[in-house]
Amino acid sequence: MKTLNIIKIGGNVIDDESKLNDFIQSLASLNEPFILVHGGGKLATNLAEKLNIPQQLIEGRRITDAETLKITTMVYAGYINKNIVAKLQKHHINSVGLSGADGNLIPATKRIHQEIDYGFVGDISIENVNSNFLDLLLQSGLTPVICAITHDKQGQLLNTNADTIASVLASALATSFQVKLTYCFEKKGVLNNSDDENSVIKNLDWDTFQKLKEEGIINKGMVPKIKNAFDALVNGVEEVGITSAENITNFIKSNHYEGTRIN
Ligand SMILES: Nc1ncnc2c1ncn2[C@@H]1O[C@H](COP(=O)(O)OP(=O)(O)O)[C@@H](O)[C@H]1O
Ligand SMILES: CC(=O)N[C@@H](CCC(=O)OP(=O)(O)O)C(=O)O
Repeated sequence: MKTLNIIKIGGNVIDDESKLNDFIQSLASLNEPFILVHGGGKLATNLAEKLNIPQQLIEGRRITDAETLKITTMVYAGYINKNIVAKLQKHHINSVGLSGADGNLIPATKRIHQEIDYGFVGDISIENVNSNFLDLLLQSGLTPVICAITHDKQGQLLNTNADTIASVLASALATSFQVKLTYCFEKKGVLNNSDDENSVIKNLDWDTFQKLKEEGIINKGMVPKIKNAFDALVNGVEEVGITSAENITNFIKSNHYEGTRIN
């Protein structure tokens, strides 16, 4: 089976023009096929707050009312997606920007929760991903760039956590590729001590994750990110890791990596 990288880039890096440029340049030097999934939560929050639309996130998941859905769609499927595609084109990577509605790539169902009304948030499943469409794009030499917007096939757009999209796409493609899933963000990896940038945990297993979560050492958006990472591993993804955007090439290509491998 051929190797395929699924790479996720988070909102804190996307929001930093110089870090984003460096990251895209690293992808260009990878010389391996990849799919890029991106977030952009930070920019969406900043814009919504400028427009006096207060934002609420519960365990890294945004409560998405109708106004917030408009903003997240404009920010993720519009500005960020097209900006990333343009930057990749600069480096001769012929990429195509997609939401989950395009090509019916990621059908979703609106989240129903007993206590919390998440609004227009979509839950997704491995079986519903249109992996044939992704396969077709990859075979044509195109690099898919996928944002965090999905749809319910009834005309309704939905907002879905980008870490979950990366995990579910990686799992859906694991039957036809040897998939390597890498989450990139602004820190060097999962840290054992939030004050020490160099306290990166090299290998993280499920029991250690539970312990560090209970101790509060792993918190906020890192909790759903790691859960998504373990889900991918259980669903047949070959390698799953979390590293800094700066270090992506080294993490994918070398055994002397800096970052966290999930195992
Ligand atoms: N133990 C930890 N190690 C590293 N980051 C952590 C840890 N616990 C919590 N975090 C937080 O998790 C954040 C990453 O999650 P999130 O904001 O959802 O990332 P992204 O938007 O890049 O997907 C980091 O910015 C950091 O503040
Ligand atoms: C439902 C939900 O939480 N959607 C996320 C999608 C964007 C995202 O995941 O962005 P980062 O990767 O930058 O955090 C949100 O709106 O924040």
